Amino acid sequence: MAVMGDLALMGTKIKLIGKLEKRVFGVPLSSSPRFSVSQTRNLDVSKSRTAVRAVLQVEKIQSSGELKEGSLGFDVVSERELKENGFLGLRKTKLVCTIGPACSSLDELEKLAIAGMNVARLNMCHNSREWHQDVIWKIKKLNQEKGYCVSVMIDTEGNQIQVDHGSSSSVKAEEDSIWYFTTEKFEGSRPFTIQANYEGFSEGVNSGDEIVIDGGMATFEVIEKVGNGLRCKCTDPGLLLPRAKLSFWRDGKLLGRDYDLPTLSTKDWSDIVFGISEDIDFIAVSFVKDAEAITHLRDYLTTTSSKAIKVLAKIESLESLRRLEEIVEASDGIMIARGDLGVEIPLEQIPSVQKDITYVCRQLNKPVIVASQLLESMVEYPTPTRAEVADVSEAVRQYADALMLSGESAIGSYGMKALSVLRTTSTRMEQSCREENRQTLLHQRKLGASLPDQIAEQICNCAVEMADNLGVDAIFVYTRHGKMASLLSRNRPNPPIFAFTNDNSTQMALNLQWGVTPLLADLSDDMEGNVKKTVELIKAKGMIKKDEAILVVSDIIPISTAQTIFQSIQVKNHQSHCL
Ligand SMILES: Nc1ncnc2c1ncn2[C@@H]1O[C@H](COP(=O)(O)OP(=O)(O)O)[C@@H](O)[C@H]1O
Ligand SMILES: C=C(OP(=O)(O)O)C(=O)O
Ligand SMILES: [K+]
Ligand SMILES: [Mg+2]
Repeated sequence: MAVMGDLALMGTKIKLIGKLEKRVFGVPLSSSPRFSVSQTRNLDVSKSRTAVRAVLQVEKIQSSGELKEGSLGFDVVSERELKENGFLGLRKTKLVCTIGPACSSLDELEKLAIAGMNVARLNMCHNSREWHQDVIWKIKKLNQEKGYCVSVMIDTEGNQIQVDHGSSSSVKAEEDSIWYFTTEKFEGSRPFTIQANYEGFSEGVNSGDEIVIDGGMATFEVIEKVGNGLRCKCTDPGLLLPRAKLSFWRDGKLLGRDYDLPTLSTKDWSDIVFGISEDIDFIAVSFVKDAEAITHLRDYLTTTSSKAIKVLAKIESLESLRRLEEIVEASDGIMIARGDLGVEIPLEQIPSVQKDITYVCRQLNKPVIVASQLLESMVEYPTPTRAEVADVSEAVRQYADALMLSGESAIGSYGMKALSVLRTTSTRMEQSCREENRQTLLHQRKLGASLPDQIAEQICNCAVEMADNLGVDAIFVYTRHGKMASLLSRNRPNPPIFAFTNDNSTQMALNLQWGVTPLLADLSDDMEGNVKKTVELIKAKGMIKKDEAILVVSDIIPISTAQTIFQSIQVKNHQSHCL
């Protein structure tokens, strides 16, 4: 039976249009064309009159402007996936690939884009400025000329303490062999000598302390201090790679060390200026110690870049863990950089730390990337280990927004295969989470400080609950800065979220958000017109089948009448007059 119903929620009009035989919150829809709030559960409708009045003005907004003819803003990969697999078949977890010599040709980059790369990461630790520029240009070319939608992230080198034995290959450290760690600068290599890149690396270190290389590749005991250098004995033999990282331990406990180095080095600032000029989308900041560096960079970007470049904080040190909440709060997103984290904290703590970080990110509504060694064995081998697949699956089960490949794509022989493992593994685990209804276990904290923010948040929470309960096929959201899209994503809905925006930087930023397909559209203040046009276009493209229903959420604040907010939730299917 076709129904039409209005539900007043905090003064916001929720329209239900179409044939709905399912139940909303246990109430059969077909029996009640008009719903009352008392029939709902978990809906916060007890807000002040101000809120109700503010949103009741909704209906007075007049039409103006139109969507651009024929353009839905779909990228070629999402369009193909949608046609092949339908709405529910769209992958929710986003994929980041580190670009290196193994995948930097136009052809290789296109293959990665086709295989589902959402964000390309450039690690500024390696290679030249020209090399990075060339890769960025190729990605922009693919986006512009071939219709892909791949965002670009630069990852700063950071001020990192490293040791190097001066040879380009790995060197073996034998048990009981004596080595000298020095800050002296010299070319090439000297036997049993390791150069540290920072004068103060041995400050506060005593004889008897342990030096652990790269999270356990080899271990040394400090015999004595010689100037700034350390004479050491190898106690656990192993391999020393070029540019190795080290941690100090005393009596079985990690020595937390706060080197007096700024988070962003002079080189990092010059890489950031380069990134801005190349119109990149994300800056991932290495070795973040506190919120200050992030806030400083964000302020700098506000004044120097016309584009809203997003700043991601990499959590990869003890200090960043101690100040996790303030760092997450200050940044636009987080990368759990397990590579260096595994050097800085005991390896066995990484799984629980990863769980804690993803939880905090969910609470504070910031996208989170799980990075490093997800499929490390695939740098050399064409199949992953079972343990690696389990690790990837766990990150997906934790609802991480994105997974990242490092050496697997940058230098590995099987980068494409590794990406395909991430894709199939995440799709499978997402399906299993939907079957388990795991998103109901997500705990969330209220974010909105102001009333309009709280309204947006409540609308998104309710919209997702409705979408899941009704079993709609997709959620459409119309958003300028991506806020509503991210609030919807935060609830990890079963259907995919199509985020229509007229801001290119919003589109590229949303590429990192779980379950969101960002679409560039020419939005007007006439929301009814926007919705009608989009639905008609998507239908004309054959993307909506007869029995599919869509939930529509909008939050476009008209520029001309800034006080009037248009916010609504609607459900549409083919029987409604709009389709
Ligand atoms: N732009 C690049 N040019 C050359 N090699 C790269 C590049 N980016 C990454 N790599 C290689 O891929 C490996 C894995 O990448 P990543 O995890 O980002 O760096 P790292 O190992 O330095 O932390 C690096 O060790 C390096 O050998
Ligand atoms: C992603 C990481 O950072 P980088 O590769 O720059 O060391 C990491 O340490 O895990
Ligand atoms: K880096
Ligand atoms: Mg790192």
